[in-house]
Amino acid sequence: MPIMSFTAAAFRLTNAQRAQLPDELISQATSAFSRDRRGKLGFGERYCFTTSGAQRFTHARDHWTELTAPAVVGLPDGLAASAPICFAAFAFDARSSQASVLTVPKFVLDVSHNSSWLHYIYGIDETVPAPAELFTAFLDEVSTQSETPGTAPGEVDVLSAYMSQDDFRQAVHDAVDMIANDALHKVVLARDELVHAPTGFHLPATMRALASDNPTAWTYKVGQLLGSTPELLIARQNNAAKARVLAGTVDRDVAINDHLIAEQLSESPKQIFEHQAAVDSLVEKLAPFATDMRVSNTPFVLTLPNVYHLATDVSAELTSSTSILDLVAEINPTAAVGGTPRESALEAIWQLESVAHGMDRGLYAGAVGWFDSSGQGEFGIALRGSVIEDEHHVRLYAGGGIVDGSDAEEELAETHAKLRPMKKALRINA
Ligand SMILES: C=C(O[C@@H]1C=C(C(=O)O)C=C[C@H]1O)C(=O)O
Repeated sequence: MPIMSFTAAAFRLTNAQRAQLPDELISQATSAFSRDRRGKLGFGERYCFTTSGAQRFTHARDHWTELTAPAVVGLPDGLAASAPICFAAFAFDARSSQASVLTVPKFVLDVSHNSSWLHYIYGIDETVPAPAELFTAFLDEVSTQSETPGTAPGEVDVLSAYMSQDDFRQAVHDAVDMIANDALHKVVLARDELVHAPTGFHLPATMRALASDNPTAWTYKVGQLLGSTPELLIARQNNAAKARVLAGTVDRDVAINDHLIAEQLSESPKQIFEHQAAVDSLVEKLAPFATDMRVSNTPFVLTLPNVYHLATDVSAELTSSTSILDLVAEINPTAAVGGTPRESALEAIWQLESVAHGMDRGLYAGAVGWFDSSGQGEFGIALRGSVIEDEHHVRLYAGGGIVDGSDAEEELAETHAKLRPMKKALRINA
């Protein structure tokens, strides 16, 4: 695609326009980052680019700066200049052979609790239509994405994995040995499953199910990556930053009463250690950008449909010059998905998953979300998700934190529990 410059304009939808929107619009969105029906949905694609390597965040930021132009004056009545928006999914590891994906939609529907704004992203040479015409063009764009009738996948086979369940058990043993030898304190190991549906998967229905089954999570779609993550890596709105750190997990099928939840999660020294490592890793990286930071003293228990997690919400006031991409570049990956010390954990993950079994995490456990040209944005950790490899093949990923004394069988069971929401949304009986 030729390099072009974008800008954006937006208007607030009237109640009559809102009433014309199809239900469950997320199923037709090209890109999404949304929770409980609020958030951003992108439609169509104005531009896309990829980047990779250790400089992937700075490359993205610099290219985005080249692409975006100052707002145009003299817009038609009813339109306000706005900041162009880009959806992005960044690879977990700088060494990944899989590219980070950035996509600029034509339209972004921004839904908050009391209003919906439609942003139109356009080339600076283009003449911008009036709001009513833009709304019609938007409905056309939505209908071109409209659902093709699809069937439930019916029989689905788990075909293969780079990292089999036995490989995962072995990797956990190896990691526990490394921890016992003091090479590191915590490392998060993951595995994959490639699932195959002979009749194909129904992606609009999958997005719809992800969003409605997981209202406390952020449902995301960028390129071929989709899922519903309960973990907010970092969000920036004006000068305020927010994050939700999760680490420490029990399966709801196992912890069936308050006593078991306390014993196996909120009062378990192992889970608390694992959780604290993740919180500390965020706080340490965020501190240089923050003038004020608030971290709750004790973690709370977050209840999801499949698991309970230990959770800590963090908020901070930021120095004004820090863009969301600068924050993501520093913070990703936290010890919730990497480990401590960070570099030793990343090396262990690379050796135990990628070198030993060819499982490059790619976008899994990386940062997924959106940012705009004013440095605002929201990024989740790409968990509880999958990558569409083609119409018939989807690869799912899940992992868990390994610390001193972790048990391979329990860790494997945890990955099964974490895979459940994505499998349910894909209508896989597992
Ligand atoms: C690694 C995953 O989840 C992460 C690991 C957790 C844990 O080890 O307890 C909990 C939440 C996430 O931070 C995953 O879902 O794949």
